[in-house]
Amino acid sequence: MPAASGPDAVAKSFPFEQLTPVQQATIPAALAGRDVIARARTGSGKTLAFLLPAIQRVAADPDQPGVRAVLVSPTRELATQTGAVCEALLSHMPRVSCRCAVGGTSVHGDVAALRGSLCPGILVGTPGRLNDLLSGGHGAASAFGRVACLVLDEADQLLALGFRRPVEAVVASLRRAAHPAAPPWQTLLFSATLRGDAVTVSPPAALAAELVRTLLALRSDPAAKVIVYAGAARLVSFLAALCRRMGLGGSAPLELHARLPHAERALDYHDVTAVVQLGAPPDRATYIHRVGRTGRAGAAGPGCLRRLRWSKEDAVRHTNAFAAGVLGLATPPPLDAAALQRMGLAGVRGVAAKTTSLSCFSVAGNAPRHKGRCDLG
Ligand SMILES: Nc1ncnc2c1ncn2[C@@H]1O[C@H](COP(=O)(O)OP(=O)(O)OP(=O)(O)O)[C@@H](O)[C@H]1O
Repeated sequence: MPAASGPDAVAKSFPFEQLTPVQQATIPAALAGRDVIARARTGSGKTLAFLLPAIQRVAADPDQPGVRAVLVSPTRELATQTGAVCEALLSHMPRVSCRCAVGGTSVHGDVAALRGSLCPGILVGTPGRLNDLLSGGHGAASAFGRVACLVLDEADQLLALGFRRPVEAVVASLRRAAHPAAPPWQTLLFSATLRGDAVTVSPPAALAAELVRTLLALRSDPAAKVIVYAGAARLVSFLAALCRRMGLGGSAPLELHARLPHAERALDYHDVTAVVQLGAPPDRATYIHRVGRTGRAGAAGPGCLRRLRWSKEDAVRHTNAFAAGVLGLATPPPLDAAALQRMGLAGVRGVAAKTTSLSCFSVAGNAPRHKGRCDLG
């Protein structure tokens, strides 16, 4: 039972003696704040499996204003039914409230509830009505600035053709409405028949996960000084921002784009302990040259090549949306003279207009000590 992980009242409201298998498998992870994708047959108890963690997120901080959990259902009937189960669970929790927002009812009632002082912490709705409320026309979108949990119930239906666009519109509107300081929300996907290909991870998300796994492994060495090569300047900015967000590489991972003429990319970057190459380099010589960054003056260090399962073009295409949505970043700024100055590379003269595809950035470690003869490209 999730008593230890959430407010007592959430556990007290659980109406059964034992958890069903899907509840056992998902509630602890969801209560710990992890994203969950679950498939379990009809009638297996999925509703409580996502309602309990969603309620717990809201109950943990009942003074936080606005809608904190958004539950999306494909049909009005299912949304109404989920809302009723939620109401029953909330009977011990007077400070948390739930509202059902579906088509066929007055949108003005929903808007008034969201804009009022008693805004429901949990909103169960269908995609169409949620889009209405988030569209901005009703002035209710600001109620969604601090959503902590997003649930897609019957996710297979919601992500199928026909529903997918409105559901994606809900997610995009939630991203736009999110307060800049709000942490990313937790996502819970539940379904009886979810197919593997219904849920796609965008290339930058997968790339980020890959990189983070690699860096975390390398970071066990406190003197770690890692160079990461990625295939496009935009990806480099995105990955550097991700590292900053995660506190990897101290406060400022050095970010370099190969927008410099060959000679001006010459940097002396000492004591590199590992080299990560995301995506295959153009040729063998480049691979050896890059990985050799760890091997100066008889030093040794690991080199890691991650083959990517998507093209550079794919990754770049998705990066802006992902960076804006997940990290709240604008398009990466160009690397100009002032940026070079800030990065301690003031000695580098000018920035070439021509962009090449080679980019790299370093995390974990200090800025280069001085300009010298080592080419990072
Ligand atoms: N831990 C439990 N012990 C006993 N009964 C439970 C438990 N959890 C849920 N139930 C009951 O099982 C029934 C089915 O649960 P629920 O509606 O959540 O299933 P579901 O997996 O969401 O099904 P569907 O895919 O049809 O929506 C409900 O009557 C619910 O009250």
